[in-house]
Amino acid sequence: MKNIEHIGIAVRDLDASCDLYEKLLGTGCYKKEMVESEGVNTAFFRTGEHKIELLAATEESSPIARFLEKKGEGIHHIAFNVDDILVEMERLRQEGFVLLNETPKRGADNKLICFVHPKGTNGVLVELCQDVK
Ligand SMILES: CC[C@@H](C(=O)O)C(=O)SCCNC(=O)CCNC(=O)[C@H](O)C(C)(C)COP(=O)(O)OP(=O)(O)OC[C@H]1O[C@@H](n2cnc3c(N)ncnc32)[C@H](O)[C@@H]1OP(=O)(O)O
Ligand SMILES: [Co+2]
Repeated sequence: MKNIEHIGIAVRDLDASCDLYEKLLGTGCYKKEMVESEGVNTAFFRTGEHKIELLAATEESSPIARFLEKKGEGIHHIAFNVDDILVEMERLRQEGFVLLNETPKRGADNKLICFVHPKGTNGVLVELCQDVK
């Protein structure tokens, strides 16, 4: 695994949180994208070499809706860049981690992604990200 790609933050109201993070970070959101497969609307900010991903649920069955219901707003996941997601997924499987998808899926901002179950990572949901070429 390489550097942190983004930190995902679960929010209830994407527009209100975009205004808030614009003021907080002193920079505007550079991209908004809906990812239907995850049931989320996202907004991205650059902070130095990293990104902040705000996530709001688009439907009740979205993982973000469930998270907001149980834990409220806050840090939802940490995403790491990887060179080869298939190699990294196999390495993690061999190490005994539980992957939440068998094959990489399409994420936001031109990435292939895979999630690692938080029960095996000290309660932190981890996302792997590979650039789509
Ligand atoms: C925009 C696309 C993409 C990108 O390109 O960046 C994204 O970031 S999408 C982000 C949203 N998608 C996902 O989160 C997909 C992966 N998540 C899941 O598969 C599920 O959310 C889950 C982690 C398996 C949990 O689902 P489920 O078991 O159905 O939910 P529960 O509410 O019952 O929770 C069980 C258990 O897990 C704890 N939990 C849930 N979410 C998190 C979390 N984000 N971080 C830490 N812990 C989490 C939850 O609290 C429950 O714990 P216990 O109550 O102790 O059992
Ligand atoms: Co993410």
